[in-house]
Amino acid sequence: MTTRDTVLEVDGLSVGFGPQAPNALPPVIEDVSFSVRRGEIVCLVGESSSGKSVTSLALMGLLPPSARITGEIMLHGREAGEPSLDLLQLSRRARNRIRGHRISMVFQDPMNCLDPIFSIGNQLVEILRWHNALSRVEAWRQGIGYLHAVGINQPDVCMKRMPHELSGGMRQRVMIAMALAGKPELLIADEPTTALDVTVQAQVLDLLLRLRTQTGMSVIFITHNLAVASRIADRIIVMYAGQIVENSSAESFFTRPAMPYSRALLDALPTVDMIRQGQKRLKTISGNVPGLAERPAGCRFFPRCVHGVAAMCDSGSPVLQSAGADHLVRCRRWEEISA
Ligand SMILES: Nc1ncnc2c1ncn2[C@@H]1O[C@H](COP(=O)(O)OP(=O)(O)OP(=O)(O)O)[C@@H](O)[C@H]1O
Repeated sequence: MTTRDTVLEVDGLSVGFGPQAPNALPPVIEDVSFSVRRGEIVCLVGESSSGKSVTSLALMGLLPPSARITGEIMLHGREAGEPSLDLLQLSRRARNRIRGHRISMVFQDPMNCLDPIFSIGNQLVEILRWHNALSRVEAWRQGIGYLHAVGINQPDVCMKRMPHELSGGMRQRVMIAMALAGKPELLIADEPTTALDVTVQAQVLDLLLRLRTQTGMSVIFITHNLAVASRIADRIIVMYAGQIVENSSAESFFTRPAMPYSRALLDALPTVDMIRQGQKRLKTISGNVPGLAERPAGCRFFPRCVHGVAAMCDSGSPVLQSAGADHLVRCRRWEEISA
């Protein structure tokens, strides 16, 4: 694979907050490394506080100035001869030019991102004119095209609406249209469907799949919901307590999950049979993701792991190791457990 097949390469990314050494707290995400191919949909999954949003905000350059960030985030050029950029080394101005243009983001709650006092059309026109030298009339015309592309009926009417006049699903489509307006190579979507009911959720997931096919853009989709991930992912990256614990093609992940944490997450999903049989209780993973101060010295999942073995799992942090083609896992016992 060449760098032109890869849009983004993250290498050894760590992010910490709070005081500097010697009183520094441990980093909230640690040594995170992964890459995203062109046209690939990568789902970043994990429970709350595992570090998914901090990772995506680091990619966007949206962490607060107090964040201590180390590592490398390489954005590779599309064309031969186009240089690769280490996003962490760019000036704020250069970073702003990339945001929205080469990398865009969609958040869970569009109401926090849409300006309540301007119409959808005004906001879309402003974004389009920020990215391109367009007259207002031309930007308005293109805005209608983007709303049409995200499946909004009567896009010309929608352009004149205020954000509060739209349903949650419509607002999320508008946000996706705005994110697409800069023609990004990479779209980062942080829990974009969590607040939507299941049918609208399915429509937005189908929309992302369709847009990926039409535009060839890559997507990093953040979710705590593996059922959602199974619908769209080409690749699954599981995070736990600030580390990547499994990184695999979706096919290999859903047929041969290797990390006990991933297996527990999959076991916790409701099945149609369970619903048919009226089984009301879902399986859960006992305990919680450890806080920064409580992270174990060995495998971070050990205190909650039904397969954990003292002396083997509770000392020395396990490294990511191969669990097959295109499949990495952070567990010393994965082979024994899978057998
Ligand atoms: N600005 C900040 N200052 C200090 N700590 C932070 C900051 N932002 C995030 N954190 C901490 O980083 C850790 C990871 O948070 P993050 O929001 O990335 O988790 P997440 O996996 O996205 O969870 P959720 O699904 O709940 O959004 C948490 O312990 C959180 O408290």
